[in-house]
Amino acid sequence: MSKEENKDKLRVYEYAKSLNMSSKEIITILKRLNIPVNNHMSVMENNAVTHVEQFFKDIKNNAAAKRENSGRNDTPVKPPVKSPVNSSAPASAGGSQTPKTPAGEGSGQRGEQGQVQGNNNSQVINKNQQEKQVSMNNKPNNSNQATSSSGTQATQERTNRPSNGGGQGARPAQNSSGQPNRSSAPSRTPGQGSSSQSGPSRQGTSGPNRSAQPQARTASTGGQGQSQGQGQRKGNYSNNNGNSNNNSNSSRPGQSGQRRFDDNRSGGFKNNRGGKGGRGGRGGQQPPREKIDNTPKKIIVRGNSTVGETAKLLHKDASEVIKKLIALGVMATINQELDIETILLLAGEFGVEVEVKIAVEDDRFETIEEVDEEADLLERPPVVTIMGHVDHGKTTLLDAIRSTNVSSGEAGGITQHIGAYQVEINSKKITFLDTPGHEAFTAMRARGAQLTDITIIVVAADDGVMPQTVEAVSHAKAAGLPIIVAVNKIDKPDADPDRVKQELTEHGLVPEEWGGDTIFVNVSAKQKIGLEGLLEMILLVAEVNEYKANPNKRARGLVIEAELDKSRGPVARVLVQHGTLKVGDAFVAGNCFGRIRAMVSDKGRRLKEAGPSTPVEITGLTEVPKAGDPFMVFEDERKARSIAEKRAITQRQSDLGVNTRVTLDDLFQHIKDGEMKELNVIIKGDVQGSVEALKGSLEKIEVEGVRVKIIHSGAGGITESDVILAAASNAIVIGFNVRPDPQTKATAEQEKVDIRLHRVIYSAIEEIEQAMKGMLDPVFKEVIIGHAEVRNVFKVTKVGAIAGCMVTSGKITRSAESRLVRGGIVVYEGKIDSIKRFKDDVKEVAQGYECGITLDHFSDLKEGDIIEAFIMETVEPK
Ligand SMILES: Nc1nc2c(ncn2[C@@H]2O[C@H](COP(=O)(O)OP(=O)(O)OP(=O)(O)O)[C@@H](O)[C@H]2O)c(=O)[nH]1
Repeated sequence: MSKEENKDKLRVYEYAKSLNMSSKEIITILKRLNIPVNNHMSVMENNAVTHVEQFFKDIKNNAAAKRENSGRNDTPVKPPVKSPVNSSAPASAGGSQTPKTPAGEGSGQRGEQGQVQGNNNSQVINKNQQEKQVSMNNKPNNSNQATSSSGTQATQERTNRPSNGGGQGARPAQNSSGQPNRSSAPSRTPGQGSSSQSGPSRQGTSGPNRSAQPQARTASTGGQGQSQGQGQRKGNYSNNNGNSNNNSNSSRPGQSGQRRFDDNRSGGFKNNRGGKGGRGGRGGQQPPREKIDNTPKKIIVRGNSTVGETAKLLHKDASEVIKKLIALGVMATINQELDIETILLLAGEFGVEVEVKIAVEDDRFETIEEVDEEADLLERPPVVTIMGHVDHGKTTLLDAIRSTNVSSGEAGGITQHIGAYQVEINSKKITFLDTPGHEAFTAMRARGAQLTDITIIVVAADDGVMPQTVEAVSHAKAAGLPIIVAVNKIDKPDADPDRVKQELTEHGLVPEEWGGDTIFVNVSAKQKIGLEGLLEMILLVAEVNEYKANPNKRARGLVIEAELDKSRGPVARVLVQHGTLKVGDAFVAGNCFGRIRAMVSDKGRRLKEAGPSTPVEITGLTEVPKAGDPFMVFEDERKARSIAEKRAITQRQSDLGVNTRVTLDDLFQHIKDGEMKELNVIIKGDVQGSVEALKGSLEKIEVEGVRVKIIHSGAGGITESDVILAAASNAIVIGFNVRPDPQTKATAEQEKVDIRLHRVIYSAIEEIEQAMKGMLDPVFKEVIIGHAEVRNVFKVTKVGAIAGCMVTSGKITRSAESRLVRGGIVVYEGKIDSIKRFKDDVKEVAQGYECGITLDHFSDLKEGDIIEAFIMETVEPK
């Protein structure tokens, strides 16, 4: 036994459960007995069980002694019954018991050894049996005990009862007396006689449920329930009371009396009861025992749940549920998870109706793909973002469209800035996002927020394609969105729309009239020329792409922007993408939750509901979400709150977690895992020529079916926009003779974007190739130790140029490598020749100090240049 037990590692909670007691009670007892115990998961060593059983036994003995004094002795009667009962029962533990009193034991936990004490009866019994019994009994008893366990009194009472049970109705009183009630009740029940059995037991069941029942049985058996409770735990009890036990129990073969209590009761019950019918008297008491059947009519199931949780839902005791499960052919422990199907079956057994509400992956609701029936999908307005080079007229165009195309019904409203607005043309709506610019657009995309359906690239006809125009095109393409080019400022005398077309052709946007598929529209935002044509083209693209959504479901969408309003609290401007958002809806936005208190449209009108593609400003949030956060409506605020909390935790964890973006260091792993089909790369170089050369070479690389895809390239320093695009497109950035500025560098670090800087085309190509082959084994990593700004340049014959510098960050050391950066471009890389403070050569100069620096064989220094000092550190291979 003990061995087995050890194997099983009987835990406190299991042991407690076997006794129908709480872990806390067992822990309290263990502590009282000075047996070390930590918590409910602590292992119950054999000797601990023995001690606990002894503890019960002592209590019982005391009670018995008292009883004896009082002269009662019902027990005797039962004896016969008991032993039999017990023995059998136990043995079977699970199985056997069932037969007897279903209620019982069920689960028979691990037996305790305790039994030993079981003594009297026990002896007869086999240890094993005992053990089992114990468990079984225990449960039953436990209930009683449980209550009592803690309190001696209680115990006593019970004890009494049992005895009473044996014969006297008097006991009832006792029952009433205490918590024990429940348990007591049961016991009595038993008492009442076999006849009653069924009745009682049930009651028992219902109430404290199982526990009750078990006891009941015991009681019956034993006659004196009380003891049993504990009895089981160890025969001790039983024994003590033993008497009784024996009696009743005896009936049950197996039970050897020890558990008398149990035995008695239970055994008695079932078996004997008949005999004891007399006790029926007690029956009178039954009423109290009868537990109110609080089985719910219906429960809501939101997914798999453990036996314990399901029992709670059903207002049943876990053992009762376990027993039902066994009957259904499912062997489960209290912590075992049940799938919905099993829960349905189980609930059916209890006559409980189940409503299954499948929990969306609640806390990651933005990943849920809802598939709507084609018939439920209705056309929705397209959502448009305007991008383009600075000063090409994005804002003017947005304003012009907004002021001229307000639907008649809405005219007159007070225009609100809510991050987006809708216009109507030909009875169709178009939603424009109010924040122009590809940085904002891609920043949202980097966060997984895809708000836009169509992009409009604005190009000033007098200025032509500029760097940010190219960026905008790359960003739109990277997002896979249709592009319409608005050639703006055509009112200007030097406007040259054809030049714009020509230049964009070089970037893959070929006008329809030239055989391509890009729509170009000439407009003048200022003069409001061509706006209608532009809107019609948007509708045309929308028609082709058939943007649809199901308005008849709960709303979900994205936060466009949010802020804390002094008078209204957190305010969020959201774009409803699916379903219909209604006032009063409980929702989660990012890690925040709330209930829609009020909704206002872009025309300043209060809305009661907002359908797909509608931008609205909402109040009723508890906190301020972030732009790009997803939002979704949930059935109630409680649920919304718990999801928001879960999301906050998940986010904290992922913030601490590992980089999910691709880097050259883990590229091979991604490729090996089959996660990548192409490696997105952004190339920035000092001159267009080298960018093109690098681009051409990289595009030729193909390793194991994975190719390099250049999603953006250009001449100039690495900008934040490049990093954001890389983050949104899971790309790496290659800088050829260029450097990121500090802000860009910080963003790259934050976004975990891998930037690789090279001065030789060949090394850039080789690095990518090696990384794709998994052969990249960087031995050194560059660590920048400081920056110094050149404030003056002194030319000294024979020495060359001395840069009068201010160390602006970190430190500059003479042993460090250096590079000279001018306007984001690296113009020199090499050794530092000397560092002087006043006239003295020094080894290093720290931030905030001035110094004179000469670079090894380089004297083309200019004011404003930045000297970057770095060292090469060995890198642990990943
Ligand atoms: N002549 C003429 N001027 C225009 C037109 N559209 C815009 N402008 C002018 O161009 C300048 C820049 O316009 P904005 O709308 O601010 O340009 P933007 O692209 O939003 O600029 P940023 O917000 O700085 O990126 C303003 O002075 C406008 O009045 C146009 O169609 N014709």
